[in-house]
Amino acid sequence: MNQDSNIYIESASSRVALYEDQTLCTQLLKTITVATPLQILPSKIPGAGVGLFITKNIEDGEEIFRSEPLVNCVMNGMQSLVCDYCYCSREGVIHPSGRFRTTEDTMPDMKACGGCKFCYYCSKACQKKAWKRYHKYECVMFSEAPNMHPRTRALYRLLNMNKNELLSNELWVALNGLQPHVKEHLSTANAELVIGASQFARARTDTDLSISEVLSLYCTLLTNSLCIFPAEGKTIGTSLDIVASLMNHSCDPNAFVFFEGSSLRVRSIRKLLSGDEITQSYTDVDMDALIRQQVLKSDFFFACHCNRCEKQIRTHEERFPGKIDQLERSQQQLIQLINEAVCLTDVNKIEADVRNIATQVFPDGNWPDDLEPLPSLRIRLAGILKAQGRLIDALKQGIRGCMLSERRIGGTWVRNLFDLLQIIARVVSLPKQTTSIPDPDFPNQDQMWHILHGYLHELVLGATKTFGSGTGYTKAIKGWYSDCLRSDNAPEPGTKAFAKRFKKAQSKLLLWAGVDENRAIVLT
Ligand SMILES: C[S@@+](CC[C@H](N)C(=O)[O-])C[C@H]1O[C@@H](n2cnc3c(N)ncnc32)[C@H](O)[C@@H]1O
Repeated sequence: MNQDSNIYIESASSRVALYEDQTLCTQLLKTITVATPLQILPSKIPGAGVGLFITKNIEDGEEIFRSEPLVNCVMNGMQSLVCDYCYCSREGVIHPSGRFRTTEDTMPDMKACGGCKFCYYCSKACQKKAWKRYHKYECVMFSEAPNMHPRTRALYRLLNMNKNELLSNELWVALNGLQPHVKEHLSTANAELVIGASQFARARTDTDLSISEVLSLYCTLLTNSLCIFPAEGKTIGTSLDIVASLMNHSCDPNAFVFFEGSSLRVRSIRKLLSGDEITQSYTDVDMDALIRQQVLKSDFFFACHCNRCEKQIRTHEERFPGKIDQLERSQQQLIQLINEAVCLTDVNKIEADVRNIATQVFPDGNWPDDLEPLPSLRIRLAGILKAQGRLIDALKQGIRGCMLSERRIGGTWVRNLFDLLQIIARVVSLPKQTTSIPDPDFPNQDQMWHILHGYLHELVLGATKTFGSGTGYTKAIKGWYSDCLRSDNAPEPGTKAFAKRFKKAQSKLLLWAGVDENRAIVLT
């Protein structure tokens, strides 16, 4: 750390915890749409600072609040696909009327801003609103440096909004009350980049703020930004929402955040009691504790001591004594394989790589089927195989990945089940002679229909609970389910006759895929 860094750290360390000013907290909570009154108080998690609390009991699957974030920015590489105002996407699979898009639907036609040629809009109306709210101040700056990271663009947007008095005093004070972790950011390998980007943004926006203030704001963005993750998946941008930033992390969270267009939604994924702290997950909740801990430490500067982490790490120590460090390194290598798998098409090569990595921990080369990141890798492989038209292989990988992942709750579970169902739906519609591949262990076509109906029934319930019945994604899934039921005369989920047939069909499928019966989906 150089001398400059120390000056920035000293001037940034005078932060007053938001809960100290309850008048400001009340003002801040008025900026969101709440289903249940909330409170900003000291967190119950040791060392976590400020937290967000609920003041009434709520059920699992209820909305907690929704908000229009202070700033949203589209991901790099997606500008021409996503409207920089309403966040509709040219690649979005949901039609505005709440059904899946078909090939006949016309997609929103994104047009670039004539000035910067960097931000795109789906309509003149969106372009006008964006221009008035923020784009007229930043257009030239973006045209001169088009490859800025979205969080750096967010910094420009906020500095310009502040300079042009578009942010209320309350919001500005609250924004500056968030945890920036300046010292920690300046202790990482990125310190020079963080300082450089702040100095450059200060000069370009010609703000009155000091360099320490700009740096602190940038660090606040780095620590508090959320991914813009629509219900149907795939991150399209980055966002800063002050109230959502106050939700601390748990690896077993009680709330789930997603986006519908540009607006942020928070829903409960468990029952919450009045006085409970609302928690979200900052990492991929499906990942193993060792990986989650790495991300939390490097990006958010804390060690998680939640029950799930403590239990998983204890189990690893018992199951793989003396091998924890190697296990962590091998998990990292597997994650790299998952990230690269998008552009790899040779599935046999990927499987050989998995065996090689596995031998570092497991001499027989067999990575346990239920140990992450193998289930996640299988889900990724299933997608690649599906795209190659190898549906039966895709189904085997998809079943093993989905059924052996640990959690059956929240957005990732719903999306994984959705992807699996897309494969099952294509297998079901294969001509009979193709599906009845000469494999007596594979369920027959009628049985595949039962599985499709049963899993779709669960998907409808999961999507309704996680995303709410009003979102386009849930409506589209419900529509798919009713179309599917209409096209088949078999008994429907909810009847005893169906439950019996479904159970038998699913057992056969799991046996064929090599998945233990105790991982079967039990119909609700
Ligand atoms: C997005 S902010 C959350 C609001 C924050 N508590 C505050 O006081 O402004 C993220 C930071 O909160 C703290 N934090 C969140 N969850 C935590 C946890 N489970 N344990 C310890 N610290 C946590 C960490 O300092 C983290 O970098």
